[in-house]
Amino acid sequence: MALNLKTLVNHAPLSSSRQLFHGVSPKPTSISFSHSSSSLQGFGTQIATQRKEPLSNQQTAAVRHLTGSLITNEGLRFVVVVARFNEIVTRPLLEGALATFKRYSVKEEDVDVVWVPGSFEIGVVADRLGKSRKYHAVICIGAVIRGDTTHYDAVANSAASGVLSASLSSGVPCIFGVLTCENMEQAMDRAGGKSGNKGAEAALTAIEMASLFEHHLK
Ligand SMILES: Nc1c(NC[C@H](O)[C@H](O)[C@H](O)CO)[nH]c(=O)[nH]c1=O
Ligand SMILES: CC(=O)[C@@H](O)COP(=O)(O)O
Repeated sequence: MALNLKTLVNHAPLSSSRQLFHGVSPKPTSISFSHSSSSLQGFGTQIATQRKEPLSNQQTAAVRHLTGSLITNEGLRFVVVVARFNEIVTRPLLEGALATFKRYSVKEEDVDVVWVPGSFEIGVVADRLGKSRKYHAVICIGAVIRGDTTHYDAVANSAASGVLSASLSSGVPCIFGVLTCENMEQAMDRAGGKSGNKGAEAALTAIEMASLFEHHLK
């Protein structure tokens, strides 16, 4: 089975060390991949390429690799939606996120915080904030901790689907920083304890995604 994959091929001769290529081929080159079913899992596909456009001998084909930057975040704006439920957990998560923004030179005036009652309410607020076009990424912070009933499953699943839906609906990256834990110990471990701070991790993801969208996907 041959897969047809359209990709932009950079024709400028580039040093092999560079991962980011500026400028793109004026003409996308169609590359056909052929692979055996046994190689579906890995990247070890046998690739046979038929290029539609012959490359001049001064040009070098190179696949572009696009990634967001953690340091070129000038002017990027962020909003944190944080649930008040289990605030003993969500507040250190929020503090971890804010500390990360500061560490990566995101200005305080470029970060807003919106409090909601619980994780179930995060999705609708994230969607509204994304659609406001005021922010380059929305960080969603909550802590859903299992109790005696199945309510946990409803809240946890709703929070996750709500954040994903907000991303897809608004087109603005909404980062899932909602803990879903069996008990309080697990939650505290992830809010600055032995397992790190998931709020800080969510902020890093937000910076990278905001940069990727702003600098490469517009
Ligand atoms: N049990 C947890 C909740 N429950 C509240 C819901 O999020 C929601 O606010 C309520 O159902 C009204 O719509 N929220 C959490 O964030 N964490 C929990 O453990
Ligand atoms: C995640 C929840 O909603 C949970 O904390 C509620 O506790 P319970 O299931 O005992 O009502």
